[in-house]
Amino acid sequence: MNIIQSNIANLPTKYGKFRIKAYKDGHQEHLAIMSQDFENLDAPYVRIHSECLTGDTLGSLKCDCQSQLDLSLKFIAQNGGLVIYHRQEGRNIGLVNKINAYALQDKGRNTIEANLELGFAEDERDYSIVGYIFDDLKIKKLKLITNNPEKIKYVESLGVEIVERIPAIIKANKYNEGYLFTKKEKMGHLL
Ligand SMILES: Nc1nc2c(ncn2[C@@H]2O[C@H](COP(=O)(O)OP(=O)(O)OP(=O)(O)O)[C@@H](O)[C@H]2O)c(=O)[nH]1
Ligand SMILES: [Zn+2]
Repeated sequence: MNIIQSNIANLPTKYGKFRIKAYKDGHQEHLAIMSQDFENLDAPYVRIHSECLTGDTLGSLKCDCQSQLDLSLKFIAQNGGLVIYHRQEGRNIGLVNKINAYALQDKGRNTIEANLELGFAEDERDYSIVGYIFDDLKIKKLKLITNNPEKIKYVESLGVEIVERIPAIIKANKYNEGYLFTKKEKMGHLL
């Protein structure tokens, strides 16, 4: 992997003070957002957050992403740890394809059906940059904030110990009910 790394800089936010580092992996640029005490933690809380511009930035109600990001940043500012902002928009199909998937969902397809109809797998994410960041930040043990069994499997495959799993469950609304139902029933998410 040919990864370009930034230096570490301070990032004061409305949640608290973090330090931030960027990693460039081909055309994707990812972030590691660390609490102040990160280096002293034996098993930091870690959230691997998958980019969702429509949710994270625009406040879309079609998914639970913005609420999960908000919860994670708040929690990690208080309890210590790391948020990896994993820039693989739309489960790594990119924005144009994700919006096309939304257009198909407007016609009644679920999240998986829409991806398949566009010629993609249900989930195209590749987590190898996460392993690279864990190595770089010397993470051997962690407490993982997720409901996604694929993220758990990936972290375990690295030989990194998951001391605890913390659910990131957000109350459903009328726009994301179907999305959450598909995650639970068809993708095995721990919801
Ligand atoms: N292709 C596609 N991607 C979507 C859609 N809705 C949200 N996403 C993307 O899904 C990703 C979030 O993944 P999820 O499967 O919701 O949840 P997760 O982050 O893997 O799991 P948790 O760690 O439990 O939050 C983000 O990259 C979103 O951009 C959709 O309808 N189609
Ligand atoms: Zn989202």
